[in-house]
Amino acid sequence: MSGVEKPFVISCGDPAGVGPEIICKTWLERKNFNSRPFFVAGNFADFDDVYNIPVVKISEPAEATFAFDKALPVLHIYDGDITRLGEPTLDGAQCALHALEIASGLARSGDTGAVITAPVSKSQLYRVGFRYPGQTEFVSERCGIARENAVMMLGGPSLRVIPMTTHIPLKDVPSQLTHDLIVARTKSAAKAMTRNFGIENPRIAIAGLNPHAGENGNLGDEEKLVMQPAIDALLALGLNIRGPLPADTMFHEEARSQYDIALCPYHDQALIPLKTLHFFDGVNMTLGLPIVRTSPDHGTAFDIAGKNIADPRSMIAAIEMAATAVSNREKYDN
Ligand SMILES: NC(=O)C1=CN([C@@H]2O[C@H](COP(=O)(O)OP(=O)(O)OC[C@H]3O[C@@H](n4cnc5c(N)ncnc54)[C@H](O)[C@@H]3O)[C@@H](O)[C@H]2O)C=CC1
Ligand SMILES: NCC(=O)COP(=O)(O)O
Repeated sequence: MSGVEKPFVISCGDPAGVGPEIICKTWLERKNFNSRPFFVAGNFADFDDVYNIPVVKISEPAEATFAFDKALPVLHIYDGDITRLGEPTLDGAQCALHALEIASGLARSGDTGAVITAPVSKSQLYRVGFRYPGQTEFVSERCGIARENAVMMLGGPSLRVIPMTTHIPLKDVPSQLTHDLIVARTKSAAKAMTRNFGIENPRIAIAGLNPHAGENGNLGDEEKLVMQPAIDALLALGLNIRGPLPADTMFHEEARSQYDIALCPYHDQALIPLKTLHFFDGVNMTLGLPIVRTSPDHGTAFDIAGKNIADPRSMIAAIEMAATAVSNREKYDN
């Protein structure tokens, strides 16, 4: 079986959240977006007779390719308690973690073409011993990539962003936004734009940290002392890069048309514009991995789980982005 034909694996995420529902809705939409075959790693009971679609138990990934047309294939990896939708439990968090572990391993071993991770609750995972800021760092480590080299990117049809620091308190951002971090994240971004999206010589924008990008050192000096020297070093390497730009004026439509990806000093600076524009079709992708890993941009949405109103478009977009990356890597990685 060639890499292009391998099914994708979706880790079930927190079973009490909307993950299983959007996976089932995505399966229903499979013909409308010409989906690659996929299967879920999770507890079969969380899918069987729950969402009104046919499901089938499989024992290995290759079976998914043939089963996919008629039913949602489920690789049963966890015997857990009965799930009550909208009521997260520690058992559900264990299931989510187990699914993430198995799904990452299957992608790493080459049994699947990509891994798509359904939403987990970080606070629930922390309660069962998860010691990573998020799935990004977990998957990276399982791939043998140091967590500092795992790069979180979120993308939608009109914007791609990278938060250069991710799940840390805001007060820690200035000290963690170092010359080396900016250079490493930007180089990863440039390489990833080509190998995942086929964009050669990508246009990169970097947001300043302070209001008005520091107003020439009057509203903060990180731009002058740290960011500009890092950008100069990147320009010397030949990267097509602009910044530090005032963050408040770089996300309107005309400004977005000037770059292929924006790097921002901290999480919300990147994710607020992305989720404002693309909450329902945004995708989270981990850059710098030997495997392709994507995820919907939204979370577990416990508040609406079980109401049959969860929107599956972000999951569909995650599968589409993974397929795009897999096919571009065939060209650019070889
Ligand atoms: N990829 C992942 O695994 C992510 C996980 N999370 C986790 O999710 C948990 C909840 O986070 P929140 O900040 O509440 O964000 P959230 O994205 O779960 O929910 C925010 C709001 O959007 C709505 N919403 C989310 N997805 C929706 C969908 N598909 N269709 C319709 N409405 C939807 C929810 O009902 C809620 O009102 C947290 O524990 C967080 O750690 C958050 C972001 C990403
Ligand atoms: N805010 C993005 C997010 O929480 C996703 O993180 P990860 O679990 O994919 O690392």
